[in-house]
Amino acid sequence: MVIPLLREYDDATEEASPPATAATAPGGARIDIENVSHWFDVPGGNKLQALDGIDLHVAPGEFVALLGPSGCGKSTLLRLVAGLEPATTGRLAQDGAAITRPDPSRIVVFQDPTLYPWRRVRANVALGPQARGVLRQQAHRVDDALARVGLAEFADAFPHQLSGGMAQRVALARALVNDPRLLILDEPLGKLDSLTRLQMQGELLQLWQRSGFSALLVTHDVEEALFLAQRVVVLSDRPARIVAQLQVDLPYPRHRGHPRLAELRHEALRHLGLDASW
Ligand SMILES: Nc1ncnc2c1ncn2[C@@H]1O[C@H](COP(=O)(O)OP(=O)(O)OP(=O)(O)O)[C@@H](O)[C@H]1O
Repeated sequence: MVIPLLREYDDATEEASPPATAATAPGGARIDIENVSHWFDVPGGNKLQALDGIDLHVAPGEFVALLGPSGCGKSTLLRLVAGLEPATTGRLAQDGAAITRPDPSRIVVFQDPTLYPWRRVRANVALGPQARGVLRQQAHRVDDALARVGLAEFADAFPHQLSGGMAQRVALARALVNDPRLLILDEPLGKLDSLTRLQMQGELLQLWQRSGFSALLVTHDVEEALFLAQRVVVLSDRPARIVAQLQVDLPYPRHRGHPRLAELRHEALRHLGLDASW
C-alpha cells in the first residue's frame, strides 16, 4: 500500500529537479484570539472548562510563548488556533479571516516528531506537498527544508537511523516545507536531552529569524520561553486565563546569563505562583 506513494515521490524528485533555492518567505500571519472560552464534554454529561475569556493578539512575525501550569489549557488553545476544533465561544482569526479548519499556512509541531518509520527522511518531509498534490512542482523545497535544518545529508536515511534531536529537526523541516505563516509549537523540544535542547533553541530562533513566520510556542521551560520569545504570556490554572504578559525587551541573540532574563524569570515564576528564590 505504501510503495506506490514512495514511487510517486521518487518519480517526482527524479523528474522535477529545479535548483534548490530558498523558499520565498511568505511573511508571518496576524492571529487574533478574542474572548475565547472552551468547554469539553466529559463523562456523566458534565462539562470541563479549559479556557476562560482568552484575548491574545499575535502580530505578523511575532514570537509569542505560552507558559502555564500542567493541564491548564495550553494545548487546547493551540488546537483552536490550528483550527483542529472550533472554540465554544469567542473568535479566532488569521489576518482577519475566521479560523474554521486546519490550513497549511498554520503548521503544528508536536513534542513527538511522529515520523513514518517506513518512509525515508525526504519522503517524510514531502508529506504536506504530496497530500496537496503539488509535490512535482515543489520537490526542490523538500531538499531546501532539509538543508535549512542541517539534515541535507540524511535525506535518504530512515527515522530509526536518527537521534531524537535529528528526528525533531525532520519534524521542523516537514513543517517548513509548507512555508507556514504561523508555526504552532507544542513543547517541540520537550523530549530532548538538555544539551540538544539548548542547541535546538538556537536553531529554532535562526529558522524563525530567516523565515519570518509568526510563532506560538507552548513550553514548560521558563528559560526557554524567555530565550526565544518576544512576549511571554502566563496562564492561570485551568480554566486558563491570561494572568500576565511579559515583554522580553532584549535583542537577539540573547545571552542566557543576562540579568534582565533573570528578572523576567523571577517575574514569570511569581505569576505562576512559584517561589523563584531557589
Ligand atoms: N478532548 C478532550 N476531552 C475532554 N477533556 C479534555 C480534552 N482535551 C483536553 N481536555 C482537558 O482539558 C484540560 C486542558 O488540557 P490541555 O491539554 O489543553 O492542557 P495543557 O495545559 O496543555 O497540559 P500539559 O501542560 O500538561 O500538556 C485538561 O484538564 C484536560 O484533561
